[in-house]
Parts: sequence; structure tokens; C-alpha cells
Amino acid sequence: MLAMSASEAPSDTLPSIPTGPVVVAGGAGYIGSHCVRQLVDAGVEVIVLDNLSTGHLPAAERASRGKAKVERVDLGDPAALRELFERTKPSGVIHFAAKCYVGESVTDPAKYYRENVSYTLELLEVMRATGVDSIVFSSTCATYGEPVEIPMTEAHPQSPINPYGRTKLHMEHMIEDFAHAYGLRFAALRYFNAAGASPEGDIGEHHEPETHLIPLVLQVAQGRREKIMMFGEDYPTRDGTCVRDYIHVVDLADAHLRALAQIQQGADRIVCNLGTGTGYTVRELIELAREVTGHAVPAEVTGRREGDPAQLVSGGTRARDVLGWEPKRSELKTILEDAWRWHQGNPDGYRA
Ligand SMILES: NC(=O)c1ccc[n+]([C@@H]2O[C@H](COP(=O)([O-])OP(=O)(O)OC[C@H]3O[C@@H](n4cnc5c(N)ncnc54)[C@H](O)[C@@H]3O)[C@@H](O)[C@H]2O)c1
Ligand SMILES: O=c1ccn([C@@H]2O[C@H](COP(=O)(O)OP(=O)(O)O[C@H]3O[C@H](CO)[C@@H](O)[C@H](O)[C@H]3O)[C@@H](O)[C@H]2O)c(=O)[nH]1
Repeated sequence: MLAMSASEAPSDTLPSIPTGPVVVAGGAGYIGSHCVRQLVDAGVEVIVLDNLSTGHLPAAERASRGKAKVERVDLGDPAALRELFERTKPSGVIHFAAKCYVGESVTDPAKYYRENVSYTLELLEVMRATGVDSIVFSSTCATYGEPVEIPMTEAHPQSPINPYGRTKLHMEHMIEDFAHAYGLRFAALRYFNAAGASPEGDIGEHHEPETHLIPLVLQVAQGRREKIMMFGEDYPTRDGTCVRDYIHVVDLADAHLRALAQIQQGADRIVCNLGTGTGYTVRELIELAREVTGHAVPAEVTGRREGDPAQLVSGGTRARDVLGWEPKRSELKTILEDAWRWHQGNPDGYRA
């Protein structure tokens, strides 16, 4: 049975999983590092595979409390990948490594098709060649595109509206086809908006450039930015600003451990949304951030950002039914408090 620290374990019971090594691709990144923390705390041997393009070595080191092996390997290097898999003989892979800026994917789609789609193909080929048959994969609600109904269940049509979402959908399809043809077992987890930080405040979100709403709002509260620009106030929502479903990164990480356990115990195909089912507008979030931080957080309205759907809110109960998963830290106030603790303690993120 897995053991987890109380502060990080959103649920009381977890299924047991083999403690063979697990490769966490992208384990030096934001969500990956929180997953590394929970795996290590559960006694699983972790190999972090990361090229540190957007991730940070200290994130992997802190997350694993110095216990994980960090392998600086690029997914686009099949020889290095193969060598790593032959040497470490992992029992499964959790795959976070991808490029994930919607705006950049519009201006530089080649990078997204290469790094998200082609490199995932390299990874799948190496897994197949070395007999590794379990993968948990970061998908996204961006694969749904413009909502035709809210909330969005897993049955919602997948019609992504930007290259980022399209590459993630290609990745889902590729993994499905490998499962069908070669017996790969997989979980595709479609996250809504990842947010928050570890309750201890030692690992958290550090993207450069930062584009996500919560870290930007908290940087305003810290006086590091003058104001937050709200992208559009003419959406068909309760106050005109966009609605998003924010899910705590600790809850996301917990779902990955559950999904890996399920597929290593025989489930062959899991596709789940990971969200709370509750949406907040940009204005509501900023107001709550003022309350949590005690700072004014000046805000100004500007035009819409291209590619932003009005609302993204998760629906259904599949993650609960299939994984036994319940979000435990994903009240927006708790998310903001945890993120604020991280930002206060690490104003420059992982930079020394
Ligand atoms: N942040 C969100 O709200 C969100 C929502 C839905 C889905 N996702 C998905 O979750 C995953 C993780 O997102 P994140 O916010 O932690 O991003 P991140 O940029 O912090 O982490 C990605 C990690 O992968 C590594 N990486 C990238 N390309 C690589 C390559 N070619 N070889 C080896 N390592 C490579 C980076 O260095 C980084 O450590 C991504 O796949 C993203 O698409 C994120
Ligand atoms: O300075 C800012 C930044 C964002 N927003 C708005 O805040 C909301 C959230 O934006 P952001 O934090 O950038 O997240 P998303 O664009 O919703 O995208 C995130 O969430 C998606 C799933 O919903 C994932 O697929 C993406 O990888 C991830 O970046 C959106 O309505 C934005 O228009 C602003 O108003 N001002």
C-alpha cells in the first residue's frame, strides 16, 4: 500500500502499485514536479527525464527531496531515450513533457507539431522497443475547443481551436492507436486550469515568460507588476469576463498516481477530465486574490486574447468513478493561499 504524507494526500486510500521505477518525463516542470513529490513520498523510485527547456533542476531536486535521479535528456533524441530505458528498466511512464503556450503555438506551430507530436512518437517507439507498456499522459480541455455545452464531459466533441490543442489531440490519437495495435495501456488525463503550489511552499509555478492568470495576479499583489490586464469583458458570462475551472496541482498529481496504479493493475484505457466542476470569472478570481493577499491588485480591462473560449468548466464524475479521485485542495481560496505562500517565499521562483 502506498504511503503519502498527510498534507499532500488528497484522499485517504490509494491502490497499491508496483514500486518499479517510474520515468517522469517533464518532472522538472510545474505539474510534473508535484507528481514527483507524491511518487517519492509514496516510496516509488523516480527517474526524472527532462531537457530543462521550461523546467528547473531545483524543482526536481526539491520535489524529490534529493531522491530522484534527474536525467537531462531530450525526448527528440531517440538514442539517449533508448539508452535511458534500457539502463533503468522503468515499469511505466508519466508524460508531462510538452510545449504548452497557446499563443506561441499559433505563431510557431512547427515547434508544437515537432516537440509534442513527433517527440511523443519517439517516446512511444522506445517504450515499445523496450517493453514498457504503461503511460499516463497530460492531455487538456483545450482538445475540446469552443464549448458546445457547459459543463464539458469527456463525451464533448473534440474540436480544438489552436495548434496547441490540436497537437494534444494528435497525441491522444497516437496513444490510442498504439494501445489498439501494440497493447499499450494508457490514461489520458484532460486537465482544466492547473494552479496552486505545494502546501509546504517549496515547489510551485515558475514559467518564463509567465502567461497564466494566477501567478500574474500574485506578482501584482507583490508589487512586481503594476496591474493585471483582464482580457475582455464582453463575454456571455455573469460579469463579462472568462470563466475557468481551477484545479490544484496537488490534486492533479494525486490523480496521476491513481491512474498509474489502475493501468498497472490491469485497466487498459482511461480517459478522464480533471477539474472541479466549478468555474470562476477573471474578475471573481482577482477579487478573491485581493482578499487572500491583503493587497489592492489594480486591474484594467483590455481586448480579448485570441483563442480564449468564454467558459471552460469540467463536467461529469468519471474521475471519481474510475480513479476514486476527489479534489481536496481545489477551493479557489486554498489554491490562492498555497500559490501566495510559494510566491512570497520564492519571489524569483527557482532562480537563485
Ligand atoms: N498548466 C496547465 O494549466 C495545463 C493544463 C492542461 C494540460 N497541461 C499539460 O501538462 C503538462 C505539464 O504542464 P506544465 O504547466 O507543468 O508545463 P512546464 O513547462 O512547467 O513543464 C513541462 C516540462 O517538460 C520539459 N520538456 C519540454 N519539452 C521537453 C523535451 N523535448 N524533452 C524533455 N523534456 C521536455 C520542460 O523542461 C518542463 O520541465 C504539459 O504537457 C501541458 O500541456 C497543462
Ligand atoms: O494576464 C492575463 C492572463 C489571463 N487572463 C485570462 O485568465 C483566464 C485564464 O488564463 P490562463 O491562466 O492563461 O489559462 P488558459 O489560457 O485558460 O490555459 C491554461 O489552461 C488550459 C486548460 O484550460 C491549458 O490547456 C493550458 O495549457 C493552460 O495554459 C483566461 O480567460 C484569460 O483570458 C487575463 O485576463 N489576463
